[in-house]
Amino acid sequence: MSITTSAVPQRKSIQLWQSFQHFFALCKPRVTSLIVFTAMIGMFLATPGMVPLGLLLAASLGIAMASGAAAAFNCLIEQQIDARMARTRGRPLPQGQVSSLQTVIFASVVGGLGLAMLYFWVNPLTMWLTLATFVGYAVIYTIFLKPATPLNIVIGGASGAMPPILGWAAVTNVVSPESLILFLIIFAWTPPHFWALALYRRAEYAKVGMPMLPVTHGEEFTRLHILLYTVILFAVALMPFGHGMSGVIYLVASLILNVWFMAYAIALYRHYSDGLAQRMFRFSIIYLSLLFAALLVDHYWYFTW
Ligand code: HEM
Ligand SMILES: CC(C)=CCC/C(C)=C/CC/C(C)=C/COP(=O)(O)OP(=O)(O)O
Repeated sequence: MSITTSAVPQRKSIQLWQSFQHFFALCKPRVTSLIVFTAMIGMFLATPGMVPLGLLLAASLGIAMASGAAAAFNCLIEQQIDARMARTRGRPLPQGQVSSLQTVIFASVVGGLGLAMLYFWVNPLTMWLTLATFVGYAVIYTIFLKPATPLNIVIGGASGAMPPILGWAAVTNVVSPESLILFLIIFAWTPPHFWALALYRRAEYAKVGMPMLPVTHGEEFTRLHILLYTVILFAVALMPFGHGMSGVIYLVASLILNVWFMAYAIALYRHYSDGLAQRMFRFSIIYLSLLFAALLVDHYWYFTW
C-alpha cells in the first residue's frame, strides 16, 4: 500500500520535470545563453562602475525570456521542416512532446512577461528594441527571409546582433555608437558562424528546400564568402580598440582570436572537408564568447587599477 501511494507523486514529479525540460528546450537554451551573455557585456561596458544588481537581473532575465520565446515561436513555425532534418528532428514539437497550442501559450506568456519586465523594471526603450528584435527573428527572419533568399541570415543576423544594444540601452536609456560597434561585430560574425554549419549540413537544407548559400550558390562560393566576411569581421573586431572603448588586453585577445578564426577560413577555402567546417562552426562560438569576455576583462582591468 505504501509503495503505491508514494509511487504516484514520484511519477508526477518526474512528468513535471520532463515537461519543464521540453519547454526549456523550445527556448534553444545554449543560443539564448550566449545572446544574454553578449547583452550583459553591453550592460557592463555602458558604465564605468558596477551595473546595479536589480537592473542587471531584470534586464538579463527580460532579454532571456524574450529571446527564449522568439526561439519557441521559431520552433513552432518550422516544426514540419525540423521533422525532416536529422539535426532538428529531436526537438520537442516534431517529437510530439509538446503541442502547437501549448507552444503558443508558453511563448506568449514567457515573451509577454519578459517584455513587461523590461518595460516596468528597466525602461521602455529597451522593451521596444527587444520587441523589434523579437519580431525581426520570429517573424521577418523565420517566416519571410529564411525560405526566400540565401541572404536570409545576413539580413536576419541583425536580430541576433541586437543584444549588446539592448544591454547598453538598459543601463543608459540610449543607443550609443559604442553599442553599434558591438552590434557590428556580431553582425559580421553571423555569416561565417552559420555558413560553416550550412556547408556540412547542405544536403539536409537542400532536401527540405531551404535556400541556404551552399545550396543555391554552391560550396566554393560559400567558402569564398566565409573568407570575405571573416576579413570584414577582423577589421570590425578591432573597432573597440580604435574607438578607444577598450585597451591593450582586448587588442591582444582580439588579434589572437581573429588570426585563429582567419586561419580556419583560409584552410576551409583552400581544402574543404565536412570535418573542418564542423570545427570552424564550433570555434565560431568559442570565438564570440572569448571576444566578448575579453571586452569585459579589459573594461574592469582599467577600472580596477
Ligand atoms: C541569423 C543568425 C543566426 C543563425 C542563422 C544561426 C544558426 C545556428 C544554427 C543552425 C545552429 C545549430 C543549432 C543546432 O544544431 O541545434 C546554431 C548554433 C549556435 N548558435 Fe547560432 N545562429 C545565428 C545567430 C547566433 C547568435 C547571434 C548567437 C549568439 C550570440 C548564436 C549562438 C549559437 C550557439 C551558442 C550555438 C550552439 C548551440 C548548441 O550547441 O546547441 N547564434 N546557430
Ligand atoms: C528578443 C531577442 C533578444 C531575440 C533574439 C533573436 C534570436 C533568438 C536570435 C538567434 C538566432 C538563431 C537562434 C538562429 C538560429 O537559426 P535558425 O532559427 O535558422 O536555426 P534552426 O535551423 O536551428 O532552427
